[in-house]
Amino acid sequence: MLDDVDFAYADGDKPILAGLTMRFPRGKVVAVMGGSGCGKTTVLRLIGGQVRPRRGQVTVAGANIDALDERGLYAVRRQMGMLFQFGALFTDLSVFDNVAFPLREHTDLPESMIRDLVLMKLNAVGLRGARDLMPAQISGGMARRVALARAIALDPSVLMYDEPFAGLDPISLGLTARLIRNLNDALGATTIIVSHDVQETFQIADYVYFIANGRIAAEGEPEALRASTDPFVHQFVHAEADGPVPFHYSGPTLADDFLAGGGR
Ligand SMILES: Nc1ncnc2c1ncn2[C@@H]1O[C@H](COP(=O)(O)OP(=O)(O)OP(=O)(O)O)[C@@H](O)[C@H]1O
Repeated sequence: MLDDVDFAYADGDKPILAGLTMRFPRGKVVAVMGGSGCGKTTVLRLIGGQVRPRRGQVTVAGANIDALDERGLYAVRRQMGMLFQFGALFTDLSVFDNVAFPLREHTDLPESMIRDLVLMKLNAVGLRGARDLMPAQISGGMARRVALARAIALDPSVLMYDEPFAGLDPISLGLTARLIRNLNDALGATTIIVSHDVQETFQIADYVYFIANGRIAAEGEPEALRASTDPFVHQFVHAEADGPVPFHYSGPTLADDFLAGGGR
């Protein structure tokens, strides 16, 4: 969870996240949504301990991430499965070896057991039969599923997905969403999804946080947010081009730019 967290990338900068409090209960799928650059990925980096809060606390399974030494952080990270933006696979490794990678890296299990675990994970995403293919031989949707299998290889208790739906065709999109939900429930894990895909995310999330201007702009269960009359939530949920979040990056007015005939 995040407790009253402030964060900025550089000292002296205005915080990009300010007074953020978020809970990610066990067994739940929680979504972090908001416009481009609002700090969604940064929330994942705070939880993973890649960056540290300027103020406030980040705790994972009771451990204060900020107070951990390198070994402690390593142990907590081992409990986390992450799928980064576009979930890149190692292109020179087969599907099998991609999923085996974290097992070989983090455990001393014998190859026979690694084989069984990899095939179980690939089976869970429907790709047991694709084990010998190389990433270049599979579709984008399949690659995403392999990345999912790799993210769950170590049976993590926290699963984090950064834009898991980006760039997928509609069928792969629905399939990936359902898989994320099913894998969470099968593992009894906590899932955190960073996304701006309202339709897919709302279908599988138990709870949603909207971030804007470094703060929680709205939060709640998908149904409640869908019905919300809050202008910000309404704009986001109904994908309106303009509203409290402006379409135009702030700058000179149209009149100033075109009528005054000034320079750039
Ligand atoms: N390593 C970094 N150093 C400095 N600034 C950064 C760094 N990473 C991100 N930022 C800035 O911090 C802000 C939040 O970035 P973040 O990646 O968390 O946003 P996001 O909501 O995930 O965006 P998107 O949906 O576009 O990926 C952005 O303005 C970004 O430019």
